[in-house]
Amino acid sequence: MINDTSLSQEALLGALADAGGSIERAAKALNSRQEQSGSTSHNKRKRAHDLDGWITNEKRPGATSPRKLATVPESKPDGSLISGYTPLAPICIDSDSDAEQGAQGGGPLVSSANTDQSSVGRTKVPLMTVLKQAPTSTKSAPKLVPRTLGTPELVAKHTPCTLHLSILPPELACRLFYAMLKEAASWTRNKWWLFDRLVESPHRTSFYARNLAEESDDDMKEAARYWYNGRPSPMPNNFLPEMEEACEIIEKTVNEEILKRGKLFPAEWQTTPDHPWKANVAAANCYTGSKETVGYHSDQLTYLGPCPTIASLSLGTTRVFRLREVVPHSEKEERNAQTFNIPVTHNSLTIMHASCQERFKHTIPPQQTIDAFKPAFPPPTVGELENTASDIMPPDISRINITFRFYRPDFAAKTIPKCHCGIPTVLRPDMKRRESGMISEWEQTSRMRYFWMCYSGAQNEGKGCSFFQTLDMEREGRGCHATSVSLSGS
Ligand SMILES: O=C(O)CCC(=O)C(=O)O
Ligand SMILES: [Fe+2]
Repeated sequence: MINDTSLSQEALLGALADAGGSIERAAKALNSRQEQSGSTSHNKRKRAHDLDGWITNEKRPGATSPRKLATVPESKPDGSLISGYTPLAPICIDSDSDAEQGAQGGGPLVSSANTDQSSVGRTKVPLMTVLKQAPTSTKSAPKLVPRTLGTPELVAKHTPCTLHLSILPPELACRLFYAMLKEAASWTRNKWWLFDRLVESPHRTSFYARNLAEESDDDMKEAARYWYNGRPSPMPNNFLPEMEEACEIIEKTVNEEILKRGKLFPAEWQTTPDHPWKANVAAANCYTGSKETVGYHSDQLTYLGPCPTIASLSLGTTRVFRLREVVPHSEKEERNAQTFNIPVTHNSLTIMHASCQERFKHTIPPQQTIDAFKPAFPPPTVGELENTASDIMPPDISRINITFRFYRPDFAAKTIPKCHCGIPTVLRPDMKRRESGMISEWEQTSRMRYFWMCYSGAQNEGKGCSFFQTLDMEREGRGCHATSVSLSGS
């Protein structure tokens, strides 16, 4: 395995990208760079060993069997990550799309399609080790104390988000809360493979599509099947009437906020008053009590495309929505990541604007305590909230979250590359190696690289493949002005 972390993700991912995904070419380039750099023979031997470990089937120390089902804690209350944890959040929810995919130096061992057989016996590659989403920075510069952003002004000043309090009419907010709580009785806890363990998300979740029956083709249904970690899920539900009502109000605010931003990123969907942002899917989460959580992640970009805008509605008890920037490698010695805590109250909307998924990770951390939520309106009709639902998820200590999202027509399911495992790949930003220095944040994000990668490892007993391809918007015919894209899909 890679012992020398100075060579790890940044160099390896870069070399792999430069080598067009060929592991052998990347390895050769790294080795020869190392030789030219005149390092000591000790270091050379060590690097050679590290690299060798990277491209050979080395058993990870500490791997256990048999496979276990585990519910994992995702972050400590102070905001630091628990090392070794790999939360996968929805949609992206992923990453592992959402996810902080595991501890340093670990990952599913995967077959290498490009393996040069002269590299004797090098038939397996712990590729996810180096291609996993980069973990949040933890070292070097002094740690910063988490900062609470208690007002919309502070949120807008310090993060790529905006916070909108009392977004819905109070009666609708309560009605939607009760309707979703009732639904949540049938939501499930997602599961994925973390190395050799099957882990379970510590909250309930489900996926909804808007006007499902009206979709002219099956593309949205297909995309919706893979909304979570590249794992085929049951068919999504249609938006409830209450969700539709709320969504129409939320869309108005989202569009106003996007237009206020001014210059959009080149690869993001070019929203205009004539072609507004329109949610076509929603992921819903339910957290009961203070210990149900979602771990640090950024949302999976596969169907959202680069720099998405995501509108996240909070209903019920107040929880903390925590954001932390992923500091680029090139800056990690100068500064550490700042953690921001945003209390998200009942009926508040957090809009994660373009670049949030590329530059920050977010989490709902566990809390010591939570406030009891006292709804201003009772359930609409007697018996509306069936006993089972209120038993499992008491309304006073539950939080419902709905993230309204726009699946882009130019990232439709039929256009997503499939990996060697035959399942849709996941689109990941190169968060840690984004350019920095004298260029503006806008330029940093605009120059960001993205990769299509195998994601079956998280769902296929830890086995994935080495598929790796750089996103090339032009060559792949993506972008809202691409001729193949129908704007009516927006
Ligand atoms: O519950 C929340 O506010 C966050 C949910 C989330 O991150 C997601 O659905 O991707
Ligand atoms: Fe998320």
